[in-house]
Amino acid sequence: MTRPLVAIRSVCKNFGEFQALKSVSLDVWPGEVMCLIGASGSGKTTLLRCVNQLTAIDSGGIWLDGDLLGVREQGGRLHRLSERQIARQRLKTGMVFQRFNLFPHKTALENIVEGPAQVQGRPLDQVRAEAIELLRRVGLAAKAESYPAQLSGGQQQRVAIARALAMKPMLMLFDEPTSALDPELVGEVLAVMKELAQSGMTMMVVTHELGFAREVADRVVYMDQGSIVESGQASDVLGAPREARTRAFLSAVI
Ligand SMILES: Nc1ncnc2c1ncn2[C@@H]1O[C@H](COP(=O)(O)OP(=O)(O)OP(=O)(O)O)[C@@H](O)[C@H]1O
Repeated sequence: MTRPLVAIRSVCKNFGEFQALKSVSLDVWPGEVMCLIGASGSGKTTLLRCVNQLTAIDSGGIWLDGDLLGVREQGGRLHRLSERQIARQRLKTGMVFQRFNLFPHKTALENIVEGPAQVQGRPLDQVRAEAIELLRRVGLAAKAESYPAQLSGGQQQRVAIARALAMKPMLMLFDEPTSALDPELVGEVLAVMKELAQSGMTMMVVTHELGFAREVADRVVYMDQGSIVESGQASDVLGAPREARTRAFLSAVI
């Protein structure tokens, strides 16, 4: 039997007195596309950041591809990976943020080549060829030599997706990748994400784009106040939610 690619068990995260995650448990299966929805402040971003260890959990456990990322041991001592181990684990995930954060002084191609060449130390001619193919895949073959300032927000976000894919991650994390875009540019980014989903990539997507969730997600997870309230097929959670809190959220946003 296959095992989950990501196993999240009873994860808690506090910021001071504030409980951002309250014993969250979740499995993400290989090839699964999971959309996380919920009001602002419900903990969606924090959960993604815990999965790629930008944020350290306070208790519970997260396993990525069977490897433990962090867990509260019996005696109450938190097992932590070394910085080196964290860096190695983080290479298994690609993350795309709301803001594209491209290197402004590098071309689209150079932005994509940077990670595989500098961090992974792979041969330049090989990573350049892969980067050109990735630019083609995100519809930007003609923009290889353009600088971020010469690209629209949607194009920059597509470069950011290609840049994350260049590291050959086994899991892609998207944190509201279209929310900083002008409305007319949202569709082109969602189309790239949809193609990626159909290619079999495992994805966790924090999004307010319920149409995307309905069409692409294998599972929709609704979070509220640091907890998972409801999780299931998109048609169930979005179409016929069981929980009153989910219904209230959906009726407010649709
Ligand atoms: N570094 C931090 N320090 C203090 N509080 C934080 C920190 N990061 C997040 N929080 C708080 O934790 C709560 C959950 O934040 P989180 O960003 O995970 O929510 P979210 O569901 O992703 O919301 P949004 O849709 O607005 O991004 C929020 O109330 C936020 O203010």
